[in-house]
Amino acid sequence: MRLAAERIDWRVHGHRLLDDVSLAVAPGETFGLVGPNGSGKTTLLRVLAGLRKPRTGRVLVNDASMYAMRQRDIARTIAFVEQQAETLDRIVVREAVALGRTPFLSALQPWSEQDDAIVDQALDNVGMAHLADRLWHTLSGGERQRVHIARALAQQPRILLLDEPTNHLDIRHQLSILSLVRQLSVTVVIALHDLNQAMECDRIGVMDGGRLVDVGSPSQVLTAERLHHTFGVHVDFLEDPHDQRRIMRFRNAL
Ligand SMILES: Nc1ncnc2c1ncn2[C@@H]1O[C@H](COP(=O)(O)OP(=O)(O)OP(=O)(O)O)[C@@H](O)[C@H]1O
Repeated sequence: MRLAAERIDWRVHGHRLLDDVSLAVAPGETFGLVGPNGSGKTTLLRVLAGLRKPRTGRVLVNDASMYAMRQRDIARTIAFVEQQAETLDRIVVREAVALGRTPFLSALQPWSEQDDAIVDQALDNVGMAHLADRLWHTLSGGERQRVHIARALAQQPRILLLDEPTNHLDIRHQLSILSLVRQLSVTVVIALHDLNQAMECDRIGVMDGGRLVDVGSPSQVLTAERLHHTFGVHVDFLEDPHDQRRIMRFRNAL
């Protein structure tokens, strides 16, 4: 599904958190959002998820305004893994993941074996099947993050929004979650701080002070000038001898 934002402005107490942001993400594309702390990535993702309705501008899902969609249809279409995971006390991992099926259940369509299979698959995809019966509050930060991702996968969304999905994960789980995300044939918008990981996205958008200041392929966008001006670091580009891809080595904060 195509996801687009048109001229989004978001203000809080006169402070402009999003400033005239427009972008269009193609069906099946993995779009990386990068930018320094406080540049507006989370705010933009919340707008794209429909959790915040901007005073100006709109979000389009397959060219139709999101604001004309029913809440349930939005939940059937878009899954959002937020950075700050909420606490779900006295709930086991499997139940937390099963919440992803809620938008699809009704009196006419009660929980079925197929829902069980989808939850099993989602738990397996994030390597959490062995902890399915553990109480949520006993999980580590990285395990919780993987459960949140599993809940989003169980939602079987057409559009997946991820806010720093790897920030609590060990390196093996970082790589496996990112490769899983790339394999999904859904539209993905993913906020990432690790710029070398962002290089794997189809395209990247750079946020700076609430504005989307650049969009393009990773190598077009992540130039030495951009890293200097927006991120305040000096970068050297190296070549990976294994596959000749570009690696960024950050030298010092400017
Ligand atoms: N409710 C609010 N009231 C006032 N300021 C806010 C509010 N929510 C966010 N902000 C500010 O808006 C700016 C953008 O925040 P946002 O969380 O979108 O940034 P971010 O790019 O996701 O940052 P990070 O990389 O640190 O996660 C920040 O300066 C933040 O302090």
